[in-house]
Amino acid sequence: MEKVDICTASKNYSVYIGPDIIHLLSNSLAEYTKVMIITDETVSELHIGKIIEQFPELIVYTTPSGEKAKTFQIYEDCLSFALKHGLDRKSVILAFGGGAVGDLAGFVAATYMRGIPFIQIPTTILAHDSAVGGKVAINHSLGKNMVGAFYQPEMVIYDTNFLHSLPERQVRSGFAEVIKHGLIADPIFLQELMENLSSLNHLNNIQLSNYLKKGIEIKSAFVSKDEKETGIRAYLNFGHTLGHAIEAKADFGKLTHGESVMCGMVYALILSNNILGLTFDIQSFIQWIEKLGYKWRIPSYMEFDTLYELMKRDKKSTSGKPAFVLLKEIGKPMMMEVEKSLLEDTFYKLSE
Ligand SMILES: NC(=O)c1ccc[n+]([C@@H]2O[C@H](COP(=O)([O-])OP(=O)(O)OC[C@H]3O[C@@H](n4cnc5c(N)ncnc54)[C@H](O)[C@@H]3O)[C@@H](O)[C@H]2O)c1
Ligand SMILES: O=C(O)C(=O)C[C@@H](O)[C@H](O)[C@H](O)COP(=O)(O)O
Ligand SMILES: [Zn+2]
Repeated sequence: MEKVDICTASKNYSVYIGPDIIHLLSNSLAEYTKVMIITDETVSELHIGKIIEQFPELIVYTTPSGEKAKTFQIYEDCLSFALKHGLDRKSVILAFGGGAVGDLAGFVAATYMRGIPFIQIPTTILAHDSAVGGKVAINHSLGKNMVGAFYQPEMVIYDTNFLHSLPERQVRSGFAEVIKHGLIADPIFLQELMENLSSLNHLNNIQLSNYLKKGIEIKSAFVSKDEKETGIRAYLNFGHTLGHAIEAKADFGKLTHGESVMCGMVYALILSNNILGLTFDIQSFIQWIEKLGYKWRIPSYMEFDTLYELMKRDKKSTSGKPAFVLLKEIGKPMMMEVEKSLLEDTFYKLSE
C-alpha cells in the first residue's frame, strides 16, 4: 500500500492507495454516531456489497450515475435523506464513487448542519484528482461547479480493486488528468508517459498505482501551498477554461470531464505556443494522445460564441475576459487573460 500525506491550511489527512485496502474503513468508523454512504447506481450495483458486508448498518443513498448526481435536486434530496435518517454532527458521510459522487457528497457534508466529516472512497482513475484537495461542488445550468466549497475529507481510501470494472472510456477520461499533472508540473514524468505508454488498455496494478500516486503528489504540492486557490492552485485548472465550457455545452454528461479537458488542454497548448512561445512538440503530443484513443478536436456542433460566453463566466475570470492557464514550458504554468480574436482563430483551427 502507498500513502500520500496531504497537508492543507485547514486539515491534514492521508490518501491510502492500493489493492484490498477497503478494510481500513473499519478502524475509522467507530467514532461516529451514524454512517451515511452516498454512491451512484453503477457503483452500487458493482461494488456496494463489499462495503455493506463489513458495515451492515450503513445508511445508503444512491444517486443517478455520472454528472446527473451534481444537481440542486439531488443535493437537496441527499440533505432530506440525511435529516430523515437522523444524522447529527458526529455522523460521517462516505463518498463512494467517481468524481461526481465525491463532489456531491463532499458538498452535502460541507453544508449539512454547517459541516460534518466525510471520507472519500474513490472508484475511478479520474478521482485521483477529485478525491484530493477539498474542492466540492454541484453544477448550475449556467456553469460547471458554480456552487460549492473548499472542504477537506478526513481521509481517502483508494482501493484500486474497484478500478478493474471501469469501462475503457472512463479509464481514458481519468487518465487525462494524470497527463494534465505531467504537463503542468513535471516534464520528466510527462516524457516517461509519452515514451512508455502506447495504450491505456493494459495498465497493470503497479503501473496504475504509480501513476495515480504521482498525480496525487503533484496535486498535493499545489493544494498544500494554496488550499483556497488564491494563486498557484489555479494551475490545476489547465485545460479547464475551455473544458468546462465544452462540458456545459454537452449538457453535463454527453462528454466526460476528461474528454472535455483533453480538448481544452490541446487548445491551451496551442495558445501557449502562440502567446508564450512554448517550444513543446505539440504535434507529437497530439499523435500520442490519438494513439491512446483521445479525440481532441472541438465537436462541430459547438459554436464559438456560446463557448466564449461560458468561458467568460469561468471562476478564474475576474474582469469579464476568459482567463487561461498557459505554459511557458512544460512544468511552468502561468495565468493569462486571452483576447477574443485569438481565442476565435484558435477555435476554428481546432474545431472538427
Ligand atoms: N473536486 C475536484 O478537485 C475535481 C477534480 C477533477 C474532476 N472533478 C469532477 O469529477 C467529475 C468526474 O469524475 P469521474 O470521471 O470519476 O466521473 P463520474 O463520477 O461521473 O464517474 C464516471 C462514470 O463511471 C462510473 N463508475 C464509477 N466508478 C466505477 C467503477 N469502479 N466501475 C465502473 N463504472 C464506474 C460512474 O457510475 C459514472 O457513470 C466531474 O464532475 C468533475 O467536475 C472534480
Ligand atoms: O483541484 C483543483 O483545483 C482543480 O482545478 C482540479 C480540476 O481537475 C477539477 O476539475 C476541479 O473540480 C475544477 O475546479 P473549478 O474550480 O474550475 O470548478
Ligand atoms: Zn478536472
